[in-house]
Amino acid sequence: MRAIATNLAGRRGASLLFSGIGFSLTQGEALVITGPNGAGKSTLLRVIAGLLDADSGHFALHGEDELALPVSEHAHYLGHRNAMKRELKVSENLEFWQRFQASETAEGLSVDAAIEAVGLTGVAHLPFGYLSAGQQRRIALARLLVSARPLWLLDEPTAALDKASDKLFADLVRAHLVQGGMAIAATHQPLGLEQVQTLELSGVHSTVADGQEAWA
Ligand SMILES: Nc1ncnc2c1ncn2[C@@H]1O[C@H](COP(=O)(O)OP(=O)(O)OP(=O)(O)O)[C@@H](O)[C@H]1O
Repeated sequence: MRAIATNLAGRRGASLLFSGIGFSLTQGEALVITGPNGAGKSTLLRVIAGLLDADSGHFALHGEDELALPVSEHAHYLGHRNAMKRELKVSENLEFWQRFQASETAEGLSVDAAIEAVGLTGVAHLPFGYLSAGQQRRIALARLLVSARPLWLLDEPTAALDKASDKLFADLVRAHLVQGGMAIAATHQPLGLEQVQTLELSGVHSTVADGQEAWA
């Protein structure tokens, strides 16, 4: 499987935020998008997720046979918000996501195993709204585990996490990559991952640094 962005441009209102963005990821690879507030990181992620139209260019996922795969069925999108109902139990929230994002080809973890994987054993019965901000973010990360999807799209995934949880998050992403997954993350904080491509949005124009195969 490959994720390929070609000459992507994104606009908000009258402002062209980025243009000429291109990168290519294969299984086991990650891309980290950096840049100052307002540079367009969230906008780019939403374009990649198919939640916003690109101004030009396109993003596509290709399977082994090179056929295009629907991004909406093969990606997890974790935005700034956790997308959980405060009044529902943690387990009920995760069970909803497990059903809603079930994959025909691969199974995720059980709800209990996912809660354990983010280090919060014992909170399944609590309303999501009872948890601290960092605990809520960790349960939002558990959502990535209860159904298996190859591409993780992560917007500020470590916001509100403490140092120990930062490491836990990096371990989760590393395990996902080792299993053949891909990840694209917008962040202000280093994610503690090695071997990532980086894409810097400057807010004026975009440049790509380092990346094995990234270009802009
Ligand atoms: N719904 C919207 N309508 C109009 N403009 C918007 C909308 N959402 C975002 N913008 C503008 O688009 C620009 C880029 O926003 P975006 O959220 O993509 O930036 P970002 O790089 O993710 O920022 P941050 O680091 O603060 O999260 C900002 O100037 C913002 O005001």
